[in-house]
Amino acid sequence: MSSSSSLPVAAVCQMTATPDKEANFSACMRLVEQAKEGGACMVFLPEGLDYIGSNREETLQLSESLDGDIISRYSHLARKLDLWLSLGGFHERGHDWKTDRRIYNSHIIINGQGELVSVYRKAHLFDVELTSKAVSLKESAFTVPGPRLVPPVQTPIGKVGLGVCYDLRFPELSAALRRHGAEILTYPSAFTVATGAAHWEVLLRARAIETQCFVLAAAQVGAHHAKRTSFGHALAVDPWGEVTGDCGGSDVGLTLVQIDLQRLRDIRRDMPVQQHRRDQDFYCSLD
Ligand SMILES: O=C(O)CNC(=O)[C@H](CS)NC(=O)CCC(=O)C(=O)O
Repeated sequence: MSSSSSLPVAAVCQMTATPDKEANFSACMRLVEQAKEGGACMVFLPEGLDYIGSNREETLQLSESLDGDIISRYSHLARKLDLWLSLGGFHERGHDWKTDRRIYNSHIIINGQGELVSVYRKAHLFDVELTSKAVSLKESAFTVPGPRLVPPVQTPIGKVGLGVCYDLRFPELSAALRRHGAEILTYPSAFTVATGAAHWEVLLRARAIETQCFVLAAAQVGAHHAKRTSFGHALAVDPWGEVTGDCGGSDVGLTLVQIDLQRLRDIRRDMPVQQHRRDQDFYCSLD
């Protein structure tokens, strides 16, 4: 008999947030309860789990601070179910949001006691205009870019490195998190349908292969409001680059994945990419 039954299980979720915060919270609560029933000890919810606003003003008005109602509800939920939560993209009000008219896109980790243990604010903002694909978003119009990376967090499934959505496209970030000890990389997302179809799986698998980390990417799926639809395919990838869970392109739901850190160590031992990496100066000096 294998020892797989004792491995920790993570739940990677997929949902369709709307501007209705209550409905979104209920949907997430159901997913978290379902994850608990499936044996998960950590649950990953996507970017925009609190809501996806239909315009800038609504997005600003619906935002909350970290000590507001929504985070407090998630903290109670985590404690009640003794589960860790990754809240992958919370619209966070800072002190001067009213004058600045910008908020943070924050990835929050809550532990099984309901304590907020880490906050990473999305560093790369999605200001992209793909006219031919009808994609036009300017995240910087209502979002302040985060100032720094945060150290990977020790959790029951391993050391979790934090990113958000578009950050996925910047391998410098995943390399830095790996250098700081990450075993699991997370990219909670709300990818557009066009860019998702073209790039999502390739990017997630590439980050997993390069860093030899598990990659867990919760996702938004379907229509949020009249102007916005997301690609879905919440994905789990192992450190060899294999897709081990996929929530598909249409339904709300979750995928349960076992996190086998011994497999990760074996992969890193057999192909020691990290030891072969040159120091950072090397990649800066061309002559
Ligand atoms: O705005 C909110 O409320 C939630 N945030 C988002 O949906 C963000 C910023 S607009 N979306 C992305 O980063 C998509 C990235 C993407 O699709 C790609 O890299 O191809």
